[in-house]
Amino acid sequence: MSLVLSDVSLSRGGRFLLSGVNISLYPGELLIVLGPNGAGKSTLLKLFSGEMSPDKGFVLLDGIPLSEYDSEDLALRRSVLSQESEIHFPFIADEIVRMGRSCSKLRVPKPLEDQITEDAFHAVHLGERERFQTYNKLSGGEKQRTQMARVLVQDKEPTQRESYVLLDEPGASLDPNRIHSLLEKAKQLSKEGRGVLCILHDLNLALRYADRIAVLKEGKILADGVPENILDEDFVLEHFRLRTKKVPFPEGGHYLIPLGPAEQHTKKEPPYTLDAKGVKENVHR
Ligand SMILES: Nc1ncnc2c1ncn2[C@@H]1O[C@H](COP(=O)(O)OP(=O)(O)OP(=O)(O)O)[C@@H](O)[C@H]1O
Repeated sequence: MSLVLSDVSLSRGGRFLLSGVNISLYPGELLIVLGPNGAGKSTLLKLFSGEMSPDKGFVLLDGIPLSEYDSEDLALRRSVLSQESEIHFPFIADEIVRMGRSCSKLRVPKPLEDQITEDAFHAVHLGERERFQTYNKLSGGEKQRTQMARVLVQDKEPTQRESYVLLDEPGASLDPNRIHSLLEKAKQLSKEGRGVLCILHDLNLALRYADRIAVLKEGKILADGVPENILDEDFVLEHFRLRTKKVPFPEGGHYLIPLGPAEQHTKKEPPYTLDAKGVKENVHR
């Protein structure tokens, strides 16, 4: 049982956005996807969710191509928090959250529906004021937590088989307290048996919460495995162009203190001069 991208490639405008990607998301794990801007992380998530289809390769849910599921069945199996969450109509936050249950197979009696909605607002620490506010009048962080509540209500189906939660930068507008709270929720969802994929930029949050990380660069999977084994000073310098200092975390593992962009530090005079013909002459001989 898993959600799988098998040898997937996707191009747009003659350019590969993803190339030869093999990656699986398993029930019970929190997989954090990292990578520089434009690496292909959102594209990867859109393939996992079925919003985009690969040009080559397969996206499989329990071994069956995602394209063979109808939208209602798919809604029972995976919920998605996208990067773009602008709404062009004056819905209130409560209505946005209930949209997570618009699939007819999720219909339950009204009192239960109300309880599920209330629990979801409670889980993301939004009160009555935000719940009954026009969505577009909420702050960026409140909107993001409303979207997370929508994901939570969609995932509440008693007879559900393994389900998957796909989160694209859910902490982009959140303060430090809220982002930890959200990742604790994501971790809890995984411990309850869901496969959770979360795109982040913060390497330390990945070190703190991920069961597994995947690092994407230029449309390819660069690394896939245990965070502590992958994210060290050299890897981060080479692939994120960031200087860091590794420090042990009291509860085990390590953190990386960011020191600054690589360019500022490593841009030295080259250890050679050019002779009249443009040939390198090593100055350190
Ligand atoms: N529909 C599209 N048509 C053409 N190019 C696209 C399309 N969607 C994405 N891209 C390009 O594909 C690349 C990967 O985009 P993607 O949004 O997946 O990156 P990302 O890793 O999520 O980036 P970020 O960290 O900045 O959010 C980018 O260069 C982007 O401009």
